[in-house]
Amino acid sequence: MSVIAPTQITFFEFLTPLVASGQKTITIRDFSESHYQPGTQVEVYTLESHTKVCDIVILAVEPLAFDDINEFHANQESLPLDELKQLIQQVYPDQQRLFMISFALVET
Ligand SMILES: CC(=O)Nc1ccn([C@H]2C[C@H](O)[C@@H](CO)O2)c(=O)n1
Repeated sequence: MSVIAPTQITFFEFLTPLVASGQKTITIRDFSESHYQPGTQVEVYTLESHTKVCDIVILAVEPLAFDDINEFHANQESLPLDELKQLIQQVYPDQQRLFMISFALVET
């Protein structure tokens, strides 16, 4: 069964300045949020107030086990590694099977 590629993504509001400035270039999501299609343009909204922040282009979607998250991912997320892993555990408790979505900011 094919899934229609989403055209929107949400981030916690406190993370959106990192996305809009181009400092954050990946996000780690579970299977339900992994259906982004490389090459597509996606609108970024805040999770809390659904305010439009910017546009990004999806570069890649790759499987990533929780235990394999390391300093590389923390750098790309623009977050300290312990903070990133804690956040992911809060959002996706007990989920090993995750996906790394790489993206680039669309400059306006
Ligand atoms: C629904 C929704 O907005 N969910 C999420 C899930 C994750 N994030 C952030 C937290 C970390 O920086 C990375 C890794 O998951 O993505 C988020 O902002 N919103």
